[in-house]
Amino acid sequence: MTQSNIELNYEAAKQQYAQYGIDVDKALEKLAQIKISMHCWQGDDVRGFLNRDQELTGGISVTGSYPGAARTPDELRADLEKAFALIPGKHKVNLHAIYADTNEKVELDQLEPKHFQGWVNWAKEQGLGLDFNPTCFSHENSKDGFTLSHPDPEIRKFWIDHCKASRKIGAYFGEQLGQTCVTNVWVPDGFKDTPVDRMAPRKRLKESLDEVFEEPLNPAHNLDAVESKLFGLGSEAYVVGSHEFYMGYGIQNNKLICLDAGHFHPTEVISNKLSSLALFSDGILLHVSRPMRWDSDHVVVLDDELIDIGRELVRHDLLGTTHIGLDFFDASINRVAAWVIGTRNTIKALLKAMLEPVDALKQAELEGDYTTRLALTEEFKTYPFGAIWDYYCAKQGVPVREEWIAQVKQYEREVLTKRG
Ligand SMILES: C[C@H](O)[C@H](O)[C@@H](O)C(=O)CO
Ligand SMILES: [Mn+2]
Repeated sequence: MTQSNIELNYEAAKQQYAQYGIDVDKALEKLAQIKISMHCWQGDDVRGFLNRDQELTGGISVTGSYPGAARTPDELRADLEKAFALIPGKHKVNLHAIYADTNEKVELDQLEPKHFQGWVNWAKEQGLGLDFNPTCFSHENSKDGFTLSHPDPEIRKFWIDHCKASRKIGAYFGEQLGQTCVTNVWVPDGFKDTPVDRMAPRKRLKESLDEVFEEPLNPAHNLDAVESKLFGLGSEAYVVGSHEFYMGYGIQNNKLICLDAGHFHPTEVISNKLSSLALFSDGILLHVSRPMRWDSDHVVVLDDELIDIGRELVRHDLLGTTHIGLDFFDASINRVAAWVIGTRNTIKALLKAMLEPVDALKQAELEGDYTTRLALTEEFKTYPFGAIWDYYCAKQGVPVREEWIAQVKQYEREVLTKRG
């Protein structure tokens, strides 16, 4: 597409949206302010750099053997840079503790900000923010499926100390980068088969979290989040940190509640939870993912649920208080492409939502004119959203439409396939 075609299409499309009072230029300005937290673990199938001999545990799984997974912090950063060059806007990177950039042999409970200095320096150079996660899996101390709710106080203490250390690392990121870091605690704890005592592990998890969060940290530097789950591989019958558990814990203790799109019953959607949660909390963390029959963590596509997540965030003005993170891992396709597809789609969903005639739709609903509500919603599905998206990409200096694929293929030939 030539620049002049992109501009001509844009101007024509803009007129159509203007008929409904939609200011497209303003929408694009707003879109450019939104940061998506791109998860580092798509780049190497959740292996990390500490304990690389450990298998992936915690009831999550990555399938596929596409060549080119990053093996070092430098390789992962190069891959992230490639992906960011193909995604409009300035964003964040979400790190897990196992991605420490250090030659030291350091245990998880002994991690310090210095072990992530390489990431901080790079994020500064690139103008990116960082988010963080303690890694409570793929470790000897989690091999029987329990961490913060473990019956053994010694093992519990190890994980409590790891989570405390993680919050300090998060606060360091926030202070160094001048952008709040969200440190998200997810633990895999649960039983494969029906437990007798559902209460005791939850009580232990609650007490452990109280210890983890004991030290107040500057909220401008670090915000804590907690992530629930319905089931995992090996925890099919019972997960200690269920949705109800963390709804209670988060609201009572002023923690962000993380909604992962793959962590609920298969027909349950997180888009329908945002308006409720927003009424009772100061903020929300999202793990945008795509469950396929289970918590399969497929790359997010522009499907109905992603569009609905965008709509809920835009319609209820939740963009200022919602932290949008991604969480998928697919090793069956080019990993850089996976980031680009999922992140571009998430931004597209937000833009699409900003270009809807929300006032007219709300008015129709208020008047009980559900015919107009449905008709207008459907007609807007074929409004020229693509022309606005193309213009946005061009304006942000990233490839328009599928032009990015050739760049990823070239990177694959020149860099990824050369990795052993
Ligand atoms: C690697 C992540 O922390 C992990 O995916 C977690 O967020 C999750 O969703 C587990 O199912
Ligand atoms: Mn998640």
